[in-house]
Amino acid sequence: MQPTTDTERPRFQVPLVDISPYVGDGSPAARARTAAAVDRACRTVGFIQITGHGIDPTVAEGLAAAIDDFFDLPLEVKKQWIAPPGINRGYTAPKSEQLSLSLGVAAANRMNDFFEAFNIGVTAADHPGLDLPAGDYADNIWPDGAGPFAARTLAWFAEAGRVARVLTTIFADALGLPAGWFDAFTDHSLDVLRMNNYALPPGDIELDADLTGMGEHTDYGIVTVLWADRVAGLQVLDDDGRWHDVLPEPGALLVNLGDLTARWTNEVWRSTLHRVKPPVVDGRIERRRSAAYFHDGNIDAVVSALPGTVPPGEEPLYPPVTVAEHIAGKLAGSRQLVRNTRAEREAQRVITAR
Ligand SMILES: O=C(O)CCC(=O)C(=O)O
Ligand SMILES: [Fe+2]
Repeated sequence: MQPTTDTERPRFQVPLVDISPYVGDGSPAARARTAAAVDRACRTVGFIQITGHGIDPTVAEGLAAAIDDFFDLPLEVKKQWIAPPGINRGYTAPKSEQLSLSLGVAAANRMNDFFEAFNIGVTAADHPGLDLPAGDYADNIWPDGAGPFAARTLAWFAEAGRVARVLTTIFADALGLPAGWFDAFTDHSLDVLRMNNYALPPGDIELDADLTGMGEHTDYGIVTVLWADRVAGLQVLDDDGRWHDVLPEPGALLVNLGDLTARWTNEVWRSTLHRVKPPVVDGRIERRRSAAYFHDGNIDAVVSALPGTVPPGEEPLYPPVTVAEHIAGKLAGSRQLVRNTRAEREAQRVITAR
């Protein structure tokens, strides 16, 4: 048999799925079509582009303006909003994190990632009736008090969170689970919005260096809703170990599954490896912005393989894990540069792709 050449391979594509039947009151047939399309995408690519999400374009424009206003500030000013170690909030300066350490593999170029970021999240005060750990559900850090940055990012946070919940409603149908199955795992979900800015001034670039905007990783939680500029950089790994550029269609949001969903489905659905490698043209990096809404589940939820996902006679690929343990190991890796030793399966995929 002849080896397959690149031209014979089906082109790598992130499927486009219209989720409007679940955002509005779609017919059972329309919902079933959406659920089937989501199931196909989750089994094969682990990334989806969604349309029909119902987010008003002005909310996305507000998010983009907030990102621009904040990251335009001088580095020394932004640094005052760095959170204490272990608190997943506030500012991250360029070259202070390594995402590949979240799955236990040091960056191939031995350099930290050059993205800068700002995180906000669900706080303990959002759930006054529950005694949630103050460190995980930490207060937000607002650079301008209750000013436009807070208003705009919180508006996006609410909408992205709504979309994440629509997605878990679809997931329950697509996986043949009872309606509302995810609710018990997500009613005080540990959600974080991470706004990323990829921009190094020309003087800061070593042209021949192997520059990494954000190292290869899988996302940690249930599902991520990603707003991104239509600028190259985001790359997704396929089954043959090749990286593919992914740009969202105009108006579409990217969605990708995290590790907890891969664990629940015993990898029937994928938590796909991705990274950000912006092209360097004439010594310049084209600026790229993104905002990832991580829907990570209740801190005290226990995640183990769903019935029917483990073939008879086989063991589940992963032991049960609490959201707390899983997320703590990942964040210690990426943010505190402590290699995560509990992600062997993911680490192996990274090493194979190198
Ligand atoms: O910038 C991007 O498009 C991806 C960001 C990402 O993967 C993340 O924040 O986990
Ligand atoms: Fe990611």
